[in-house]
Amino acid sequence: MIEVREVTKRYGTKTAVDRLSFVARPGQVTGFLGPNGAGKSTTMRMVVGLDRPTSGEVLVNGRRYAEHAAPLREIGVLLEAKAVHPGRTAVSHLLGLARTHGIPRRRVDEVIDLAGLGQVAGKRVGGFSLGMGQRLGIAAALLGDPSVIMLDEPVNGLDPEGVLWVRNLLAGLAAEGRTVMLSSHLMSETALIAEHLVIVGRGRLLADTTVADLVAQAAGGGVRVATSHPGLLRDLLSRPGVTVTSTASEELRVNGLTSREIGMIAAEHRIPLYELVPHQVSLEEAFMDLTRDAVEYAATPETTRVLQEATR
Ligand SMILES: Nc1ncnc2c1ncn2[C@@H]1O[C@H](COP(=O)(O)OP(=O)(O)OP(=O)(O)O)[C@@H](O)[C@H]1O
Repeated sequence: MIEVREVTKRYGTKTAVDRLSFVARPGQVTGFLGPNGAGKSTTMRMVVGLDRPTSGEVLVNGRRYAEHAAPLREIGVLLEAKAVHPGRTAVSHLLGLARTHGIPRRRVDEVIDLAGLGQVAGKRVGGFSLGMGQRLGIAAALLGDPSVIMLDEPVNGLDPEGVLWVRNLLAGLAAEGRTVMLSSHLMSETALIAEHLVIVGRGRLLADTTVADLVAQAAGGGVRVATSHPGLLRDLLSRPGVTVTSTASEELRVNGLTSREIGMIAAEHRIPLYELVPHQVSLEEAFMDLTRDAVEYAATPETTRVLQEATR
């Protein structure tokens, strides 16, 4: 379990993390999401003691990282692309790590298998693709057979097959009862992997939710109805808790009723409908809505226009 309790981190006058609290629990995959500069890497560094909170505390399995006798057995991490000597082979890199942490050779073979690196274990890391490099980083994170796994942007730059591989691996680790947390700035990719979502912007917690809840919320965008009798239908649908707005001459947007309910009312009064479409907001849009005010370097409408002109 990872517990972040009222954590603030300041660098001079810059507040990178601002009274942030959340818990990543065992048995599930937590997606730690936010736009660039939201404070994700800073938070993850504090989890493993690479940075100290200005205030608040971060606990791994109930203790601060430094208080664990064998931290590698508690938490395995993949932080930004680690410097691995390009001349070393994957197996020699992992053996080196294992040796310095008293981990047996047998475990190196196991993680090579787990990470699907069998074919390239004897190859030099310098020639690895991005995906292979990520697999090696994940293999290293798993070496100590930790109960908590924390990965910074593990799917960054991976192809769909690579994303699927990470997803299956992490789902399997969570199913074994481990705590799994990964960071990303991409909602759609994260929604495929994580069930619990912690969304941050400018160092602050914006949402602590689940993919299922966010999807339900995103689907609550009303129903678009096209009919020959918009005025009549509008009167029939109007009631407390329901809003009906006219969006075009024969079109209404209805909030507070399902497509089924609208269809039944229209049928009872023999009103023809041409369209009856639940308005879906994509997860990506829901994420953008949440984080809109928290994006550090958001393009202004003017810069967007200039960029569009330039790429035309
Ligand atoms: N050592 C540091 N000194 C000063 N400012 C820092 C330092 N580390 C991070 N910051 C600032 O803190 C904020 C949060 O940065 P952080 O790297 O944690 O964000 P992030 O969510 O991981 O972003 P990204 O997705 O771009 O990696 C940023 O504004 C960053 O510039």
